[in-house]
Amino acid sequence: MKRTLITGCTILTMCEGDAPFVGDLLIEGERIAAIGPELKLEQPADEVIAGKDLVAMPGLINAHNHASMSLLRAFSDDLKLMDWLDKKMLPAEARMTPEDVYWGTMLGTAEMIASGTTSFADMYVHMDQVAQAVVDSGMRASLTRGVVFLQDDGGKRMTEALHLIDTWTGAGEGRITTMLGPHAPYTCPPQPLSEIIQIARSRQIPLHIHLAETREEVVKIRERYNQTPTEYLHELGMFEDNHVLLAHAVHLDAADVRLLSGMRGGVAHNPVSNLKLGCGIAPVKEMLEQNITVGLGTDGAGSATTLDMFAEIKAATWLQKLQHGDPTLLPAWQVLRMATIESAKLLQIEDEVGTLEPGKKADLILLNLNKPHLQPVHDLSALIAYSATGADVDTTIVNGQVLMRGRQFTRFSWEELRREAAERAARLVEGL
Ligand SMILES: N[C@@H](CCSC[C@H]1O[C@@H](n2cnc3c(=O)[nH]cnc32)[C@H](O)[C@@H]1O)C(=O)O
Ligand SMILES: [Zn+2]
Repeated sequence: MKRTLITGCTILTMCEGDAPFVGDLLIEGERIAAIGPELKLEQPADEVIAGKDLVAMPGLINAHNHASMSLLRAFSDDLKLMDWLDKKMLPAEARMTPEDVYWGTMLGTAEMIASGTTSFADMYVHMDQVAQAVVDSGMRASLTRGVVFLQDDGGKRMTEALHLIDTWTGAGEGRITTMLGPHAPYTCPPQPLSEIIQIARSRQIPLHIHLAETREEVVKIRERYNQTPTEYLHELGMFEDNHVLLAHAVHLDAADVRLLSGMRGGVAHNPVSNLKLGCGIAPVKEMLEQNITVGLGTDGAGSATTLDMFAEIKAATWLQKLQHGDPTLLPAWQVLRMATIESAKLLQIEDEVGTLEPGKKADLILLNLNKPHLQPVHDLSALIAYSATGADVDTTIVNGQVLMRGRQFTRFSWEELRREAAERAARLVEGL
């Protein structure tokens, strides 16, 4: 079993009540074996990483993504969500081959690894290729085939959704988990949606769905069912005992928030995407007051443009401070928890990752503080939340494997990936 020792780094465990301290961290195989001020090893480690100037913290967890949409980054911006989706994304996606999705996902994982994300939740199509890219990239992910019911009964999509779950759960040394993904209230009518909820319940499969992202969605669901999007899902029984990952949850009124109180799972807040699409500000303060778990995600690069979770961290805290005129809201420590252990709860991997603790899987990042914007160090959490960016990540480790070291990828050739992504992306958007 390979043993890696990181010496003399500042360790931010993100465990409740832990202050940062200078110490060593030992990885044995997939797991963190020990953390302490000065570890005494009986056998020398196979690899030693000198931790001077580095901060070890849990890898960030992106709780809502469409990684392959990285091929559509900065292709369609400054549009309303429904126009963006119907006129730009869906036509481009209709051209995507399975191989395009593989390379798009690889591009997304490369960006995530380079900006300190170690796990992500993804909803997309051609999921065999997404899963293969996750295996190849070395990341951890919770995958779901997005199921929409457009002019058909969605049967083929459901078959693919269940195929993903049956084929890939536990693959990649256990790095892959799966969910069922009815896409959104406005793309899933009551009959098939309640069937999906039943399947999820009887097979104990978690659900991943977009909820109340835009005002237009609220109007649409009101016209169709005379309900809010949250009421619509609630009445179909989605929150009775399924674990549910809700993406966005922007347009929730006080009654909607109360309906979600006590739910299993929680909300992936995507503030950068919501800001950029002018969707609104999710009621994060209110959801937290109702003890709803709130994690952070980016959404796809097709809308958010960036998968850098450090941008989400800033946007999440700034928005709540602004919305309520209260700078004490979502302090640095709390928003860093949202990007790590709270997101882990949404992916149901909180027992394995999300904090640095002996026995947990070694999913961690090393931030380089030897930079003007990261000196001096007073409050480390505040420094990271308010000044660090993804480019400050020096090293990314997932499941004990080093995926990036000194900002160099270890698992794939960036030149090849860049070439594939550029050629495929150009073909997808031609004439659109
Ligand atoms: N379009 C697929 C099924 C859905 S997969 C996930 C879908 O979510 C879409 N998507 C990405 N970001 C968002 C968002 O912010 N809101 C709603 N949908 C989104 C994305 O374009 C993709 O089509 C099919 O025909 O089978
Ligand atoms: Zn989305």
